[in-house]
Amino acid sequence: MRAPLKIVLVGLPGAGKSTFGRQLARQLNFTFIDLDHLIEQETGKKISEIFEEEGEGRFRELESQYLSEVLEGIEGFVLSTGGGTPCFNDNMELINEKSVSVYLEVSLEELLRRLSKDQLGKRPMFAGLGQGEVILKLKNLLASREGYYLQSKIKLSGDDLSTEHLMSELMAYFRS
Ligand SMILES: Nc1ncnc2c1ncn2[C@@H]1O[C@H](COP(=O)(O)OP(=O)(O)O)[C@@H](O)[C@H]1O
Ligand SMILES: O=C(O)C1=C[C@@H](OP(=O)(O)O)[C@@H](O)[C@H](O)C1
Ligand SMILES: [Mg+2]
Repeated sequence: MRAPLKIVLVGLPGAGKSTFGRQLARQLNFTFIDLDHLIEQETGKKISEIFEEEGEGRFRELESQYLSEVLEGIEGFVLSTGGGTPCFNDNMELINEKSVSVYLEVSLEELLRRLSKDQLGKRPMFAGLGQGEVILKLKNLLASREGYYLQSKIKLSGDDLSTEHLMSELMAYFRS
C-alpha cells in the first residue's frame, strides 16, 4: 500500500514544479502527476491551444475540474500544478484541505534566467513578450499570486532546491 500522502507543488512559472515534482516522485516511489500534462492528455489539446481557441476562462475551469479529480482520487502522489492553479476558484483551499502543499519560492532573477532559455511560446502567460516585458510580467504575477502561494503548509526558498531539502522539511512538518 502507498503512504497516504499527497504532495502538491505550487509556485510561479519557471519555479521548477514540473521538473522537481518528477524527481521527487521518483525518489519517493510515488505517482507523478503534472496537472498541465493531464489536461493536455484528457482534452487532446496543448495548453497554448486551449488558451488561444477557448480562452483562459475555459482553461481555468478545466484546471479546477482536474485538480479536484486528482485530489479526491489516489494516495501517494506528487502533483505539480500550473503557476495559476492556486489563484482561481477555491483551488488553494481544496489543495490545503487534501494535501501537503509546498511553495517553491525562487528569485525573479533566476525565474527570468530559466524562462529565457525555455520556449516561451509554450507558456501562454508569456506568449509574444520581449525580454523586458517578461520580467515585468513575472513581477506582476508575483504581486497578485504570492498571497495564495504563501498559504502553503511548507515554503521552500532558494534557487537550488534539492529533494533532500524538501524531505527534511516534510519530516519537520509531520513532527510538529
Ligand atoms: N533547479 C533548477 N535549476 C535550473 N533550471 C531549472 C531547475 N528546475 C527547473 N529548471 C528549468 O527551468 C525551466 C522551468 O522548469 P519547469 O519545471 O517547467 O517549471 P514550472 O513547472 O514551475 O513552470 C525548465 O527549462 C527547467 O529545465
Ligand atoms: O501561470 C499560469 O497561469 C500558467 C502556468 C503554466 O504552468 P507552469 O507554471 O508549469 O508554467 C500553465 O498552467 C498555464 O500556461 C498557465
Ligand atoms: Mg510546469
